[in-house]
Amino acid sequence: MFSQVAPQTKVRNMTSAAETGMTGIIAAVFTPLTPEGEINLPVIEPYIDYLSKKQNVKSIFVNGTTGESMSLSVAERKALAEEWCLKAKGNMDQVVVHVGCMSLKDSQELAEHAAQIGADGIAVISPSFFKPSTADDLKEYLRQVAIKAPTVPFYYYHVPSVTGVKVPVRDLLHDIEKLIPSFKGVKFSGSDLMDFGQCVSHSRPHWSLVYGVDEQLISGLAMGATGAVGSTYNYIGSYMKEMMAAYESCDQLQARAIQFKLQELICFSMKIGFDLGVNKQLMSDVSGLDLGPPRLPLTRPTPEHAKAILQKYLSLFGYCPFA
Ligand SMILES: CC(=O)N[C@@H]([C@@H](O)[C@H](O)[C@H](O)CO)[C@@H](O)CC(=O)C(=O)O
Repeated sequence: MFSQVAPQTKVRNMTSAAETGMTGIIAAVFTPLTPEGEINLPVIEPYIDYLSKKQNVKSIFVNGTTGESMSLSVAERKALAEEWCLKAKGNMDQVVVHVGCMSLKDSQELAEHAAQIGADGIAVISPSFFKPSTADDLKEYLRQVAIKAPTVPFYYYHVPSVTGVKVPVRDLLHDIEKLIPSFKGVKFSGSDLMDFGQCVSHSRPHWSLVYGVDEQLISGLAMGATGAVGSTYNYIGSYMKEMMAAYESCDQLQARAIQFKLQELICFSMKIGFDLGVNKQLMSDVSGLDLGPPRLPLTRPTPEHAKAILQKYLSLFGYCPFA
């Protein structure tokens, strides 16, 4: 079935695979909002400064799930993408802009716009109100978005827990470069490690296969991830960089120790309630940046709830100058 795509025989190396693509630790950034719920562009410059200087994170994924893209208008997404790209210049290695929408037309408009503003890549999620039922339908949708930005590296963004789209990603990869010449990989935010492994196994050396379930990144690395994109790298990016370095140097014990700490934070948070509002508040509390509330229908956690999670974070990851 995959006659044109030779399975990878060599172990993929996180630092050399797809050198100009998505590698290493990439923060899926939150969207700063004012207390009134409007996008808050002036926070973006200090946000980039924080990621780069305090978290040692040099790549960002903009307007994704963490960035509340589906709750934003096309005009807001354009303004945000522009500001992130502008302020990241010289400070970040890669800015990948998510342009997926429920409507093909909106996705195309955002893809065109991302190309105009110099994004390093675009990613597209599957529409999820009306869902594609076959890999071919999804591929055709992706193709029609990608052709609007033909020179920009294109990534499929798989997040089945949110979209409910269960098309195996491996099926999507078959002959994909014939349809989408700009195709450069997958942002895989699912927990089906067999599907992820099969994507890696049938990928090309110049593709990026980034894993997006932060609490089990180590398993994604074992399958051959070239990097990781996630929300928690906003506030534990430097630790997860250490984790990846430990993994690369075959120090499994150290890599696992760091992974387990993140699992503990997520487990604790899930028990008392963990959603985008809680996650965003934790980032505000850890970084000292005022990211504001999430957009309705999501809401802020209560102060007690936020404090309990911050305290758990501090007990696991230590000193935080703003707590
Ligand atoms: C479903 C979801 O939001 N997954 C997050 C994870 O980073 C997730 O927040 C983390 O693993 C904690 O569960 C990312 O994969 C999403 C992401 O990269 C994005 O914001 O686009």
